[in-house]
Amino acid sequence: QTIACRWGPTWWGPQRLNSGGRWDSEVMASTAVKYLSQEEAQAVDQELFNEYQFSVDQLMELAGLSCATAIAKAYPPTSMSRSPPTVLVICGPGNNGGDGLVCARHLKLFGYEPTIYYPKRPNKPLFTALVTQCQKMDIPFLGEMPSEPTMIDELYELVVDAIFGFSFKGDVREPFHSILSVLKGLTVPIASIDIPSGAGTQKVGQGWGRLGPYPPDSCPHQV
Ligand SMILES: NC(=O)C1=CN([C@@H]2O[C@H](COP(=O)(O)OP(=O)(O)OC[C@H]3O[C@@H](n4cnc5c(N)ncnc54)[C@H](O)[C@@H]3O)[C@@H](O)[C@H]2O)[C@H](O)CC1
Repeated sequence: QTIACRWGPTWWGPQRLNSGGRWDSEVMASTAVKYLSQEEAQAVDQELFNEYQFSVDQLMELAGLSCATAIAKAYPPTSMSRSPPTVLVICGPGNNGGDGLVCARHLKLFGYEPTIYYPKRPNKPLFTALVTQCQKMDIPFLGEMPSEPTMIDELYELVVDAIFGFSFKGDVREPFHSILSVLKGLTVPIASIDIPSGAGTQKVGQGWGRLGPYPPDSCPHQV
């Protein structure tokens, strides 16, 4: 993903196999993480599009798959109380929301039961195709946001925040202001794609978790 990237020995570089012949996750987990500012993330984005000729579809698929993989590592289905574990994926109006749709599709393949809330859908082929793919996988879309945090806490074990990424700016406008107000009251964990939505992207790496509308401890995993 663009905001959180690995520094030093990377996942793609030489890795050690442990005695069981498996990748040593402790080695991978101990590598330092560097957070990018909004400008840095957008510059990487432009370089990938312009110089390396990646398409947005390619990058979005990788982003969504990476997020689902990170969630499966942090919250393995076997560690959750429901089987399959229920996950609410809330998608925003831009590409961060697209990452969320891809993530939901892969979460379903990984054994979770995702439900999507996608209130503002861009009328573009990429996004309508992603919605179709989720529908074909029998992933339900909610017609409205549960109005109380307790309703979400009772129905879902995890929430994926795919509302805003690095293009968020200014004060949060509706309907997302009300959505974020509900998320503030959750007790179930929230996994945010790129950054906790509503957090000032300029301040990533300088205590971003304290800037957003969430209490600092409620967003333990930035994926
Ligand atoms: N190269 C990569 O690493 C890739 C990153 N991807 C993901 O794309 C987002 C950035 O996408 P973008 O469409 O530029 O922006 P956002 O999703 O953050 O949101 C834009 C969207 O939000 C609206 N908006 C902005 N501010 C507000 C506000 N204050 N209130 C309400 N609405 C607001 C705006 O109007 C737009 O509609 C990046 O973070 C990654 O998650 C891609 O997958 C491609 C590869």
